[in-house]
Amino acid sequence: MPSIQLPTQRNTTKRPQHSLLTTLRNHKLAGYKTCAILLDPDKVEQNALIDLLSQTQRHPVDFFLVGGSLVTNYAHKEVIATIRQYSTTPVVLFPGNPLHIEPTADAILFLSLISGRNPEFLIGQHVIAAPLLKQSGLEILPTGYMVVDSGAPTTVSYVSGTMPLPYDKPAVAACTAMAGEMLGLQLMYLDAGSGARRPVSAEMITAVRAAVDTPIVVGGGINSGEKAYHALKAGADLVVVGNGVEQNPDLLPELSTVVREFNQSAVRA
Ligand SMILES: CC(C)=CCC/C(C)=C/CC/C(C)=C/CC/C(C)=C/COP(=O)(O)OP(=O)(O)O
Ligand SMILES: O=P(O)(O)OC[C@@H](O)CO
Ligand SMILES: [Mg+2]
Repeated sequence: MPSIQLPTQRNTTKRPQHSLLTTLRNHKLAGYKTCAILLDPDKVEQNALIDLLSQTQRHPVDFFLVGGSLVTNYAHKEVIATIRQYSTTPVVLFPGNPLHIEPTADAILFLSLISGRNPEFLIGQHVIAAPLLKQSGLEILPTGYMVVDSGAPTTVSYVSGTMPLPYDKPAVAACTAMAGEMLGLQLMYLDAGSGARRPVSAEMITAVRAAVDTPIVVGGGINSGEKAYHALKAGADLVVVGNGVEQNPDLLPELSTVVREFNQSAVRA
């Protein structure tokens, strides 16, 4: 019987880079905050993307996330190539399924949807993705992904067939994150869903912050500097903004000012 050929070695030849996970952990220890822009390959238009990338020269962000729950236009590679042309900011995939793996990114949020009870999104898709990821050379960021109810159904909930965490149950979120950390997940992502009318509450972020030592990512409905401020103040380490930046060109400068002010006070402390 022929032997099964499995990739056993990670392809690390692609780019000798420092680990993004180490960076996030070190930033957390230093009380240093970060922000990321989410680019949905279905929505980005080339000229608007180039404008945004040139804006980030003046108002830097720490990461670009690229992805969506349901992508109809598989333009990940092109979007990443454009980012590379105009920016040195790391690119992290935010995948809805294994078809969204693109080896030219730097890293991937290896999401396990721990707010849900669908085995496909807890471990099933991961088994399919594992050999591809091993060969890709992408840095794997094992992430406990928690979708939080924001008053309206989200694409993630629909696509994954899972119920979100109740908005006003911070203790449920805290225990979920705790279990995720005990299972070895290295980041926790609290997501109210793209375009959420209300972001994850400060109470929930605080409860998760008290429950785990991992860096915490918060996104969904953060469409003002003030909302970013509240998420960071409550204990988020990284805030993700998608729709907000697409719809309001003033948000990027506001966001980078909020993050900078946090970091200046961390340096003074
Ligand atoms: C294991 C691999 C490689 C993939 C599976 C990854 C898992 C478990 C994903 C969890 C469920 C899921 C569908 C996540 C998608 C998260 C995401 C990229 C959200 C961005 O927002 P959208 O849901 O695209 O919002 P819009 O519909 O408003 O664009
Ligand atoms: O588009 P927004 O609402 O900023 O959401 C970003 C992200 O957290 C969605 O998964
Ligand atoms: Mg999307």
